[in-house]
Amino acid sequence: MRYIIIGAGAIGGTVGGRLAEAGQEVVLVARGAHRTALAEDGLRLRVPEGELTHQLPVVAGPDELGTLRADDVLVLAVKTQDSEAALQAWGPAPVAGGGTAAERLPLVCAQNGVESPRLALRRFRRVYAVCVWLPSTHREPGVVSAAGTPLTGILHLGRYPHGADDAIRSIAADLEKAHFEAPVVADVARWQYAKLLSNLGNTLEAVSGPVSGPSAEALLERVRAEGAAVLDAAGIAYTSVEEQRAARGDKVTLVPLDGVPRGGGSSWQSLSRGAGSIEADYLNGEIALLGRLHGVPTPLNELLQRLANAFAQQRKAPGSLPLPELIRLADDAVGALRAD
Ligand SMILES: NC(=O)C1=CN([C@@H]2O[C@H](COP(=O)(O)OP(=O)(O)OC[C@H]3O[C@@H](n4cnc5c(N)ncnc54)[C@H](OP(=O)(O)O)[C@@H]3O)[C@@H](O)[C@H]2O)C=CC1
Ligand SMILES: CC(C)(CO)C(=O)C(=O)O
Repeated sequence: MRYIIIGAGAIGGTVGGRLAEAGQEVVLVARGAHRTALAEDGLRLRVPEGELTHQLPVVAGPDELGTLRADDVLVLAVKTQDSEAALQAWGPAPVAGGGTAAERLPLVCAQNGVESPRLALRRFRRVYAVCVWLPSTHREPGVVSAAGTPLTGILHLGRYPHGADDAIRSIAADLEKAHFEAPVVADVARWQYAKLLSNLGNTLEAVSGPVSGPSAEALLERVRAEGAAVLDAAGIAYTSVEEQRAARGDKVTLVPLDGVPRGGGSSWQSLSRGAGSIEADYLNGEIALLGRLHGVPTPLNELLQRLANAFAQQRKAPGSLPLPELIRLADDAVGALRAD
């Protein structure tokens, strides 16, 4: 199989680099300065063993590859707000022997949130989803780091919306040879919704900095409780904290790379790169959407969604809203709801 990694950033760069290291054929899809750096100097993947450089083919889109191969696997690893454009670009690509990528190739969504596989299923026939437990970082062109050890990450994966087949079992087998644990599950959405709850803190960290200390932890707890209430009201199943802990154990422990601790999570990284957009509409915004559909108020998630979007659009520095100010805004949002 040949893996085409659409969005070779933190997740895509790590998965692509590790698969290449394990002997798989990999093509990276990237744009802008990152694409130039990958083409000129290779992918510099920093992992606990050191910096590994992978000189891999890099393209901006399907036209540069010509006809795709029947054994190609598309791995979608862009932020969710970029999924639709990527799906539009890659879906119509012709495949050897006839038909298009959307008709013939497996598309694996290696992303947070729950929206991308739904978007993909509008266009692609064979969609797979991944619950991505893989802390990684991409802050400068050409460089990606993944500080997890002894495993780089744990990737629960399955056919979307449910089930499993030989294609995903083959992909999982390749990942298992590449520093990942890759359990194939028939209910991948259950893992993704649980991860969604944990990712509700991404925006909190992005706007106010690391979630540490009792005040930040208490706020995060309230944000997640809103999320859980919404999922419960919607009748959506999600894996318990205990089940996740049992699956993950200490298998992905972060170590400082070059003596430097990891910065923040993926949304924090969007702000720190001044990307101009952030995934909040598909993390806290997913909870706001479900809350509106099922009659559950979600003032805290709405607040974080709004603040994170404003931070991204105005290119504000991550962590620059003091925590006491955020807590005041949160209390006001809840108070305004009660007064309604
Ligand atoms: N980072 C992490 O630790 C984790 C991330 N995740 C999830 O994984 C997904 C990917 O996140 P992450 O890897 O952090 O994101 P990154 O921003 O690091 O990587 C995405 C890359 O895709 C590029 N891109 C976007 N659209 C296109 C396109 N049409 N063509 C080519 N390149 C494109 C982006 O370019 P540009 O910078 O120009 O936008 C960027 O380089 C998200 O859903 C995230 O929530 C899950 C677990 C952990
Ligand atoms: C790895 C984790 C949980 C936190 O960094 C994440 O999912 C993210 O950064 O989006």
